[in-house]
Amino acid sequence: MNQPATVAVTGLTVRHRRTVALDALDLSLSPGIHGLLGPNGAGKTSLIRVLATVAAPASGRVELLGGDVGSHGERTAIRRRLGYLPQEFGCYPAFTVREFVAYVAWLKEVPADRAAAAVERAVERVGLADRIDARMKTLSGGMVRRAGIAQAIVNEPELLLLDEPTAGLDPEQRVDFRALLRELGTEATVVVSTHLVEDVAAACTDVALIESGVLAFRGTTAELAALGGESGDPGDSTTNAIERGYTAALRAHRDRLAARPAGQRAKESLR
Ligand SMILES: Nc1ncnc2c1ncn2[C@@H]1O[C@H](COP(=O)(O)OP(=O)(O)OP(=O)(O)O)[C@@H](O)[C@H]1O
Repeated sequence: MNQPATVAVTGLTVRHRRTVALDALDLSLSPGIHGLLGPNGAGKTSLIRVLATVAAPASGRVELLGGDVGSHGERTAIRRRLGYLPQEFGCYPAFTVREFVAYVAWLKEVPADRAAAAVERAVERVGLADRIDARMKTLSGGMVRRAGIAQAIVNEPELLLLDEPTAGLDPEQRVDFRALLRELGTEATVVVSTHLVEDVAAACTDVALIESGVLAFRGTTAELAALGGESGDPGDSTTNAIERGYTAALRAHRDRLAARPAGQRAKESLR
């Protein structure tokens, strides 16, 4: 608490042609693990892509690690200090895992004398050490995802952005990955977009819930769970409680929108 914000987003609007993916979003994050939740099409990937500096916003200000993403020089310096796992990523299929992760280490300007050890450590942390010299094209989908996580952490980023990191992982790998997340989140600011409430329950310190490009809820996982009320079942799990809270927060947000004057809604639909 009271740590300086490593992500400060104000009035962030992102458009894809006529679709408003993010609508004047304000969000501030400090070190810890932040779960980004929301229904399909809510704007999670659009937000992560702007934070990763791969997409430019239509308007708004984005400050990351104390630098302004709108400034070319600061953006280059910020990129060395962030890690990003996109929802889908391309790689040379003939590269080995080692070569793929080393290539990203080079892009991130990890010093040459430290790069080889950094690659081995990142690959080991995602449980792929025994496949480090296997070609990417021979890996299963879950293993490719883990190689993707390895490339995202190879430079020991201060800001780590993970878009659906657990998609395609088997249950054992998800458990291991959440333990890795908790470890990474002790020092870095980690943003995890996920559909799995179990990921949030097991690893996240707080939650940002996005719906139709605006923030519907922001708070701790316990605060989100409390919105769902008691189930009356003594064996109720934290995951169930958070799922109920998620649903309650979305409904409350939609009710608030519906209660606004018709004129205001009409103006917003034209934006
Ligand atoms: N390249 C694009 N062209 C047109 N519209 C897009 C594009 N990318 C996203 N959108 C639209 O922008 C909105 C936000 O999409 P985004 O991918 O950010 O949502 P999301 O929360 O990540 O969804 P999901 O959970 O399904 O991955 C949606 O209405 C989507 O249809």
